[in-house]
Amino acid sequence: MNENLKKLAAEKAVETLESGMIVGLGTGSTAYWAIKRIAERVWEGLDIKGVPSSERSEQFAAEWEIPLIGIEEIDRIDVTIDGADEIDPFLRLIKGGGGALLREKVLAANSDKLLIIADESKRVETLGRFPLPVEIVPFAVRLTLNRLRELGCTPTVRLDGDRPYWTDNGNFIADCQFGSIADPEWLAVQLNQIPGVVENGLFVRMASAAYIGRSDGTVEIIK
Ligand SMILES: O=C(CO)[C@H](O)[C@H](O)COP(=O)(O)O
Repeated sequence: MNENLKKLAAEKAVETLESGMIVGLGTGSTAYWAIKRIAERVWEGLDIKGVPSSERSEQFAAEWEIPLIGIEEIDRIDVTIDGADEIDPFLRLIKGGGGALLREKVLAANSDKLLIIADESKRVETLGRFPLPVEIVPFAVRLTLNRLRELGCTPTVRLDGDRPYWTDNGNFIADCQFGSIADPEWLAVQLNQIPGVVENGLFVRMASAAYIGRSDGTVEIIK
């Protein structure tokens, strides 16, 4: 059911792509549908170059023969299409459930447009029910978690089986349960001031639009 809604949203966002664009490829089960649709449009003649936000997305894109360009070869991305874990009414986001938040944020910050794709379950009034992913260096994890706790959350190091989950950048993820985040802008700044934190999953003032797949079969576009 939700897969259909994700697919609907993803395909609607992919309609906006035009030949000549450099396109950021997001990560996750919704971004998967976008990458698949981009591949179909490439087969139909769309001339774009993709920049993947994770090794996983790079594998899909390469397998489906989307032309890729290296991050060091570009100065700007035209559009990035990516999923989200939570979307509030001001288009502020929690991202990183798939562990790719650092590369996703680099892409988002260097994109003229960030189009978010999601099913309607991702919409919230207030961010924070989803544990906020924070990428941290593997050195001094205990001390970094202590600093995170001082900001009012319960942090847990994400596991992959019985070992810590490693990001594509060789770091760990602390999933930080805040409950409710009253001021995402303020929190994003505080988190990144902690030595040991590489980046946090709050995306504020980044999304240009959210494409929301709804159970009535429509896609709502929030700008
Ligand atoms: O931020 C992400 C990966 O780091 C994803 O976009 C986010 O977790 C949403 O994933 P999905 O579309 O599978 O629900």
